[in-house]
Amino acid sequence: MRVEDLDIRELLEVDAERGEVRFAGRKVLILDAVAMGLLRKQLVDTFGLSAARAVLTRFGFVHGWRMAEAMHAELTWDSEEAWRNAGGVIHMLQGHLRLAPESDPLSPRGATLESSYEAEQHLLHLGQAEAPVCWTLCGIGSGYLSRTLGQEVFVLEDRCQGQGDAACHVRGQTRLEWGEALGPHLPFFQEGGIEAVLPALSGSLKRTERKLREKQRALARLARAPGDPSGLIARGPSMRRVLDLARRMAKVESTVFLTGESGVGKERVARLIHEVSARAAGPFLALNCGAIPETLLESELFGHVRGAFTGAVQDRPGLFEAAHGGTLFLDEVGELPLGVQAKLLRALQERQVRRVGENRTRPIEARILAATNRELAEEVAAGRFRKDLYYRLRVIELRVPPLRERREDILPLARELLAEAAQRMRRSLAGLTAPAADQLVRHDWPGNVRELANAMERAAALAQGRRVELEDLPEDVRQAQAPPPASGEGQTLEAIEKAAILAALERNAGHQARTAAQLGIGVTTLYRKLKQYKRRTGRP
Ligand SMILES: Nc1ncnc2c1ncn2[C@@H]1O[C@H](COP(=O)(O)OP(=O)(O)OP(=O)(O)O)[C@@H](O)[C@H]1O
Repeated sequence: MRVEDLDIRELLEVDAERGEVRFAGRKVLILDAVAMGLLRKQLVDTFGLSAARAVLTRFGFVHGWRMAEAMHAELTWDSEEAWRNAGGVIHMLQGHLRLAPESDPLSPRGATLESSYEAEQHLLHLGQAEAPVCWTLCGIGSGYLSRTLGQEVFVLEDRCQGQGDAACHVRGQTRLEWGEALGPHLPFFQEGGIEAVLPALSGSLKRTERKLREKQRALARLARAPGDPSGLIARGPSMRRVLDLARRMAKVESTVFLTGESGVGKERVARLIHEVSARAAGPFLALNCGAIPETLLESELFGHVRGAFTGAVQDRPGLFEAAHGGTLFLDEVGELPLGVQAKLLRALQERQVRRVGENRTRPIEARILAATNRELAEEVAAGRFRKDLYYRLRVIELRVPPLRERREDILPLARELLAEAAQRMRRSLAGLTAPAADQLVRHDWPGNVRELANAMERAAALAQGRRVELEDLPEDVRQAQAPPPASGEGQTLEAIEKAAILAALERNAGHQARTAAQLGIGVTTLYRKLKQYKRRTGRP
């Protein structure tokens, strides 16, 4: 048999009685081209372009391979070459494509496809693509040629009607012949390619998208306001020190414990540590320990095996495992119930976890960062937090100061947050009026940067002119009184220190540990100083 002798009427059998159609002796289906195009669209919409490409390439490969076998079993060929060349013709006969004369994918000139059902359907359902889309056809060609040549052949497309080219063009070569150019395409062909491609691609896509968003924000910030390259605003020395320490901590692998009031930016600092660390390419996973019901917490952190509890229908890794190669950020760690605290301590000490319902342990390859906005020392004293875990966590502690302790950051942050809010609302605002700016600095911001962000969002919505006025600020911000002067003319240094300590003590409702931490001095120093004042005046 020669290729020219192929006749579709001899290859195609329709057995109306049995409701069967056969092509070269194999049972086949005749499917509507538009319905196939819709299937493709569903795949793309549900799983994304990469996963759809992997599915369709493998599907095509199997089809091409089986067709080559059928052609070999059914017909006697003059030569191996004739059997091989028949591939293009039968796929033309099946309606997949129209090959230009003299086209041979294995030749250096490759094969030109004057029409491709696949490119046509892609254009119809998904519009013009940015890269070649004849995924099934490449799979078919690769399957057919691999079977006939007895070695792996990869057909790749470099021009495609689906991306606006006049014709599609493909070439088939072995792995060795393609060399490095095959690398990006290989996962779409490989066995298990879908499973391999899906998690890897969607994971890295998510990471890239997040990084891109953050970079865009950081760039916008840099263009507008003097800040840190991380996009975190740190005008004053205390926050600059925090960022400097965070960068240094990024270089080591130890657990870092971030403390500070709610909304001060602990999670942002944790992200910074991850992003400047050697783990930056890995995932950053965050869990708010206070937001997950106790029953689910253990499985969320450590994973579970099928049947471990009702609803555990399949094995599932926990966040410790999922953060492999990256960072796991445990926010509100003070909210963890005691039972989970014990397991967390074991995980941190032994660097391994045990999934719920499983006996064997698995190593942890994630860096752990934890945060709390509670006074954990008090929780320990009250027996609600394990002392050993507390000590284990606070080996490296980083305290993010509240906004009222770094008033220099208030205005740069406010301007930035206002600009972001205005951009979201598509409003053009030039900034703050002087009275509004003064009032922002007066307020104590108990909700910290988050509260400031909300106030700026509200102001961006309310502002009638180009600048935010005093009346655009929330009531409690407008009511704020000027803070007591930190220094007074003619006062001694000791008097200024005393005033600052007593003011801080009052702000913290007499809580000495918190006051000492805020002032950056030890609790013993604070006791000593308070005792001195008492001795001298008879009252604190
Ligand atoms: N220095 C900063 N520069 C710019 N934005 C900041 C800064 N600090 C915090 N933010 C913003 O303030 C908000 C609160 O920050 P974040 O969630 O990191 O605080 P947190 O201390 O982790 O809060 P919580 O304890 O409630 O979890 C976020 O929107 C964050 O982007």
